[in-house]
Amino acid sequence: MRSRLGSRRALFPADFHLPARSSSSSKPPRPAPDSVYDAWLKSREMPQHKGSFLVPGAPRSLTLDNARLALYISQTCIFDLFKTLWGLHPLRATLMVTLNIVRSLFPAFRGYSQALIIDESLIGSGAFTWSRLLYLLSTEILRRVVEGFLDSLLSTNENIVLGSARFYIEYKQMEHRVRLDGPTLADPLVRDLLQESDLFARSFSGGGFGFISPLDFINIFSLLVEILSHLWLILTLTRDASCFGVLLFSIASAVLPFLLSRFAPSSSGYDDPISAKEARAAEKQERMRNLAYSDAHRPEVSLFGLGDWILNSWSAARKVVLASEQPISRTSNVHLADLMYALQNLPFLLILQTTNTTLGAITAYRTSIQCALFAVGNLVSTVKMAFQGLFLMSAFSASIKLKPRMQPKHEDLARYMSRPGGASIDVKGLSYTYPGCADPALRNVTFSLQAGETLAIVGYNGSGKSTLAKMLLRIIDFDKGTLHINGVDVRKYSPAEYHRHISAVFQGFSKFNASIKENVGLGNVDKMRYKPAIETAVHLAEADMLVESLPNGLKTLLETPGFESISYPGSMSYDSSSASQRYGLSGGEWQRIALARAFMRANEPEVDLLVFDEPTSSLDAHAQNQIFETINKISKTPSGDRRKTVIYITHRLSTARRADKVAMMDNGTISEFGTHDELMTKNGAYAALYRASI
Ligand SMILES: Nc1ncnc2c1ncn2[C@@H]1O[C@H](COP(=O)(O)OP(=O)(O)OP(=O)(O)O)[C@@H](O)[C@H]1O
Repeated sequence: MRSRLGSRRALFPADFHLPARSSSSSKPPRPAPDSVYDAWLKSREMPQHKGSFLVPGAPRSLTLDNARLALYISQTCIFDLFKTLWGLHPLRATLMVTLNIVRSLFPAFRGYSQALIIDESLIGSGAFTWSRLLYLLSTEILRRVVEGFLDSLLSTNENIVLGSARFYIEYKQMEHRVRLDGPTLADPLVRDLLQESDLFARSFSGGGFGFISPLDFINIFSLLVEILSHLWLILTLTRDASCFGVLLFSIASAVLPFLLSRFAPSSSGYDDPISAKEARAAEKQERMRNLAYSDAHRPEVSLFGLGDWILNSWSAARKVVLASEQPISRTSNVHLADLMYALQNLPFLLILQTTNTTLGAITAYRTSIQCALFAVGNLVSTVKMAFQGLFLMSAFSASIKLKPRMQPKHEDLARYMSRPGGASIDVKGLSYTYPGCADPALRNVTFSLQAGETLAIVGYNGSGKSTLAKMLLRIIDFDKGTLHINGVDVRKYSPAEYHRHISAVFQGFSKFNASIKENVGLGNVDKMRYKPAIETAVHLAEADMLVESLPNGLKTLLETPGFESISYPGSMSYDSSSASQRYGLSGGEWQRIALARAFMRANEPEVDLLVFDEPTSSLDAHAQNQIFETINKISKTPSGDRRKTVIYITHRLSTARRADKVAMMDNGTISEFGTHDELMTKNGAYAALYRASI
């Protein structure tokens, strides 16, 4: 328990404190949180079941404890977030808030001005004429046209501000996600935190999840202003008009425009079909999101440093999608309901000729009562959503402070210095247990490799070969022991920098839902658009014939199992074209593509270590030999000097004897280590396995 808390603590900056969880059941009120993360975690605790947590996204109950946490969260992160979002469009944001508040005064002002016009100009003055009535109605309609125009301007401005806020939040979310490493993401609490943070980011898309964004907090203030202004108006009117029947009649008459407005056709532009460009952008955006969030792709995203490429591609596509989602602004905000609202005054005038109640009072009551009730309803639901939204906001604020677990502290950071001949490796007593497993996958692994040497790792299934490879590649961390690369503790290297000096093929390599060109080019993003580099890599992987046989050559789109493409309206016509038809590959063909991806980078001078986890398991004997020749060629200079260290895992022991050293793994540890001849002379497990395989 202690070490687990300790490791979680390492994820957060120094000002973060993880809560000490006690098993005591007779604990008085929860202590105040000491960080946003702490507040988020406490809000998820189930009071009746100590040690149990709400599922991500579950609403928090409205308790005093949670209210305190919500207050703490609003004090701690709302201001910072508002400041940042404000900074994106300071003038537009100021305009948005100011005009929102001014707009909230409109309804009350409208009612009051109507009352004045009707009372003083028509009744009070005693100078009723039809021409004057028409004049006032025209003025009223004109005022509404102007108001509608202003509304339309406001909504355009609001769309720009909210669009930028959305983009910023989603970008931040993606930016942190692509930089997190496997060990950090393996923590269940981190997973929950990220899930709630995702919900927060998505709440900016304008609904669907039922939570609100922080900018909607402006609504609360606006609604309060609106309610207060209506109350003021009703109180003012009640002083003179004491007839309760008029009040009731006002309420009843207010229902008509409300019903009309409910049944008015929607004027949003969201239903419009989107262009092929937008459909492509929408698909690309999801593809990039999938890459950023997918655990399956994490090792290669991390190893090949794809974070920036993903972010840039996603940004470009997201901007196109956001632009296409802007609702078409209404040319006029005058609805049938609005006109009816104005014309309803006619029957009222007739009624008033037989009573002593003023039409102004009736109209104003009707407007204010309806609006005030509506605003109160809105306020209650907005506050409820804001309460939940606050906890999601805390998840977002805490998640963007997460530190990748394998990133060394700034003061411990060491620069990777290449050595002639390749990387030297010194491993002592490495042990590792996968999270949630009882038995270690690696135990007390020890060996060393000189720069430029070749090592074949062999052994039974499940003996820990791939785990050791991932550890050498810094995809996972070890629990015990030491690993020195070029004489430096590997934990002192920034993983991103270390990965620039490595190329690899994983046993479960990624099959990207993209063209062959992209699938190969991702091995070296800088040269992705450089066709000769892609062609060379394809050639080294013996995949030329394969590419030539496909209809669109390097541009052929590959079909990958397991990728869930999200369909968009309008994307059907785009997908049905022959250029976007996808082709499946066989296991061996995919393996060649993965090898080509590794070769894209393997040839670069700064790459010192090549790791291949069963690189030829699906290839025929001829191709297998060719690939090993290629690996051998890449690892040496043209004059035959060693320049890269090579490690490969293989079940084909005929290939193991090519290596300088062989490591035989058994039950998570290296049981035999030496040259092929030495191990054959030893006549142990390796010799037995070798004899069995030929
Ligand atoms: N992600 C994981 N979570 C939990 N346990 C795992 C995980 N990956 C591997 N293991 C376990 O760790 C042990 C070593 O697995 P590893 O994949 O390293 O074996 P291997 O020698 O590469 O096997 P193979 O020859 O079948 O590829 C196995 O017992 C396996 O079940």
